[in-house]
Amino acid sequence: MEQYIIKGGNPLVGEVEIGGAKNAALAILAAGIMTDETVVIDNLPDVNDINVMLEAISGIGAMVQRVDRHTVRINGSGIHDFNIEYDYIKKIRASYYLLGALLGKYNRSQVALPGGCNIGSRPIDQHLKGFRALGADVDIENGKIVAEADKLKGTHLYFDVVSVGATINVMMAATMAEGLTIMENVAKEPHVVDVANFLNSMGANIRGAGTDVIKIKGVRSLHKTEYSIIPDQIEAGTFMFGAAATMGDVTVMNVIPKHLEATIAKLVDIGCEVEEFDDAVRVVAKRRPRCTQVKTLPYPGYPTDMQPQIGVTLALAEGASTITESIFENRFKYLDELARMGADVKIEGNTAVIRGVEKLSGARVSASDLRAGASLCIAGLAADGITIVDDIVYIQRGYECFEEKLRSLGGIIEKVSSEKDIKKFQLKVS
Ligand SMILES: CC(=O)N[C@H]1[C@@H](OP(=O)(O)OP(=O)(O)OC[C@H]2O[C@@H](n3ccc(=O)[nH]c3=O)[C@H](O)[C@@H]2O)O[C@H](CO)[C@@H](O)[C@@H]1O
Ligand SMILES: C=C(OP(=O)(O)O)C(=O)O
Repeated sequence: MEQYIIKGGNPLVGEVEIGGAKNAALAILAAGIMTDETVVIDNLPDVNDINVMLEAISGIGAMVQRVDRHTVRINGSGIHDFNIEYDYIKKIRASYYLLGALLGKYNRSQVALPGGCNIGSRPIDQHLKGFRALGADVDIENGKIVAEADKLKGTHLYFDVVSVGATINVMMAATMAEGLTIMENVAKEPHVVDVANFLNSMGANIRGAGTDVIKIKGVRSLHKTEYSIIPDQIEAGTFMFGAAATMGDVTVMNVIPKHLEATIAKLVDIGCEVEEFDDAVRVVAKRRPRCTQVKTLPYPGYPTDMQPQIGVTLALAEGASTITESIFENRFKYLDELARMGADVKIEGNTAVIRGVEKLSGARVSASDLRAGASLCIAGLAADGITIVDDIVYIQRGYECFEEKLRSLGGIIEKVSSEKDIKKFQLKVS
């Protein structure tokens, strides 16, 4: 089992390249099998979730060819199996996108109920409601979702909750349904727009992605395309809060500043100086952060995937902050770990009250999920002394070269896999 070991105290300073968005890429890879022609997808992040998705689609017969570390060629003409097995699926949440993609293309799919980060109960009723509205029979059988239709037909659908996954999944299935589908109360996240743009580049007819209503005119078939995935706003935001928590000066490169507006607004709120360029954002933190109030909301609100990053920063702020988590009920687990580092936190229902302390102190902590893990590393970099972060497999799901990027900014962090490595690091930095 690998861990990160960190010696805190150095401000993060410098420029860091941001990779492609994991959560857009996962859906786009699934959508890529919806044509029998070859699609080329670029700016893929080289992270575990993406590799699992690629294995899953090659496991059902798609040709998957790595062109280079961030580019893949996919051809879905050889798909012979509509059944995605549990082994792949339990590892990643986004496996559910294969339901919509296979159902859209072949009118049938079977996918084991999905895994992903344990951040809440994560129902998928809205996905199934959408497939049913398109005319599919959907059942849960032996831990699998089985969806089948003679023919998918356009529909008018109102989602009961705003769901990124359901919006993308039903959009994919509706792309090849007969007639017009109107989906209301949809998610507006940049990755929803990116998937719609990808499908349109394959010949789909999707309008309105990025607004509350998406209209899809079904097409008979999709064709080849070459497509580059948008930058990962969550990876970018993680480094931006890295600057805030360590009182550093970090420029995130290759980003779309518009996608970072909610994050930037909060950084300004807590006293950082933020400079926006065409495709970069610089965050300078000259002083201890100020306290603030945060509520996570669907885009364009403050993202739940950025909640732990601001949480660890506010643990060091002047005054008392509150964070209300309104998307996932189980996303405060990192606060127990942060308390082990000296943070003053109290959780009341879906609100955390964080009274800032002047210093955190290094401790052994455990990543409970992807963003929690990355944020505990940021806390370790800001803390006095040595922090060990266990269970970094979660972080590897979604951050490419995380420790290398932090080291390039002056952070002292290493990946270790034994007590001997830990002792060696301790000797080196003492
Ligand atoms: C792989 C991926 O892209 N994961 C992201 C995706 O997850 P995911 O797609 O699972 O998240 P959703 O947007 O679907 O969930 C939003 C809310 O809707 C609820 N809900 C969702 C679907 C459903 O059928 N019924 C239902 O009640 C969920 O419990 C949650 O409270 O969006 C989340 C919200 O931005 C992010 O935190 C995740 O990183
Ligand atoms: C929660 C996340 O991923 P997933 O939905 O795949 O668990 C995330 O990307 O922060």
